[in-house]
Amino acid sequence: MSLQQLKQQVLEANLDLPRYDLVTFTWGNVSGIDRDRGLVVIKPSGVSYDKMRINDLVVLDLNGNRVEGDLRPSSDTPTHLVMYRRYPELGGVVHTHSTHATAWAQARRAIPIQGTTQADYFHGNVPCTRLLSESEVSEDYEGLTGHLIVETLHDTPPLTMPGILVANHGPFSWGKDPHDAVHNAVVLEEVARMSWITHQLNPQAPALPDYMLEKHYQRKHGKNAYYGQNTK
Ligand SMILES: O=C(CO)[C@@H](O)[C@@H](O)COP(=O)(O)O
Repeated sequence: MSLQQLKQQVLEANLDLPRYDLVTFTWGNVSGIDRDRGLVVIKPSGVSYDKMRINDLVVLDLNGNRVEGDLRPSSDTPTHLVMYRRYPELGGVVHTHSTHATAWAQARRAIPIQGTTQADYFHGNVPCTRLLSESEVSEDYEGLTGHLIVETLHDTPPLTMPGILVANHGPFSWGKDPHDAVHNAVVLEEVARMSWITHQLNPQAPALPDYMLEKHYQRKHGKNAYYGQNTK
């Protein structure tokens, strides 16, 4: 894929954020990576989606050096870069402040695995990070947010848990490319909303048993997956 094609993908993926009602104003960002060239394409900071054009996107190397683009990159760029450096299997990263996922993040609660909708995408509870300390925030807030995500995922393969809640901040999601990452952000918001309603109906609602989690997760993502046509 050419860099221009990746830019087009990243633009479309950013424009999908308001389309799927995941953002208010400019409160979200999508990036994508060209692994062969070692280049990341990300949205510019604070530019409204309806005015965003392909040439507004910023291209950086994995150390954050700007390679193309005149605008300042998303303020969350260092978080995206930590994710790409740590996990070679990622092709796209998304951050939003979507309402229900952010509410769980503000409650500092993992989204419990209670239904098959979540099990189709997330191999268990969607974790919530700890809160960064005052010194961490003053040192390198966005970079350390990335390390916090890595710390919280621990040894979980990221594509088996394609999203997380950053405490008191909001959700980050990822995927094999920018569109896949947005797809996972939409699902994360939806399961956050479902879990919130479930909790209203029954605060003691039980967890989905392991055999159901495995059945649903593996039939979509396992070695012998048979759901759909092998596309999301
Ligand atoms: O949380 C924040 C700002 O506090 C950001 O994630 C959000 O506003 C998006 O910022 P960018 O426009 O990507 O710089």
